[in-house]
Amino acid sequence: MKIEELIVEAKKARELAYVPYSTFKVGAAILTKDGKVYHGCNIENAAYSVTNCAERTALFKAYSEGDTKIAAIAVVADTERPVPPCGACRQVMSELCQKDTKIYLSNIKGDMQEITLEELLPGAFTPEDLHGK
Ligand SMILES: O=c1ccn([C@H]2C[C@H](O)[C@@H](CO)O2)c(=O)[nH]1
Ligand SMILES: [Zn+2]
Repeated sequence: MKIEELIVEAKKARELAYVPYSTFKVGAAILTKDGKVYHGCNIENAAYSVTNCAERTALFKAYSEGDTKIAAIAVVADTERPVPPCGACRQVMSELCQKDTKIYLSNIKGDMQEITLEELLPGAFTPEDLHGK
C-alpha cells in the first residue's frame, strides 16, 4: 500500500471522529506488517480528560486484535502544519510502534511529514527503564 493510500484511509477514519466539545477531527490509519489496515479517530467525553486520540484508538484496535507489528501509521487533521501528536500519543507510539515503523503526519490540504519515533519523543521512558535493565 502506498503512503498516499494510507493517508486516504486516515482521512476516512477522521470523518468518524466523535468531537462534540472541540469539533477538532483527527484520523489515523495503521498498516500492519501483515497488510491489514486499522482505522482510528478521536473520541471525546464530557469528562474531557478521558478523551482518546485518533493515534491511540488505532494502535489499541490493532493490539487488541493481536496485530502488534506496525509497518506504518498515518495521522491527519485540518491543521496548518502536519498534525503533531500529543505527548500521551508520543509515549504510547514509542512503545507500541517498532523502530522501523514509518510515521506520517499530514493535514487536509496535503502536506506530509515523515518522522521517526526517536524524533517524536527523544529519550522516551521504556519497558527497559521500568524493569531496571
Ligand atoms: O494528534 C492529535 C492531536 C489531538 N487529538 C484530539 C484530542 C482531542 O479530541 C482534540 C483536541 O485536542 O484532538 C488527536 O486525536 N490527535
Ligand atoms: Zn494524542
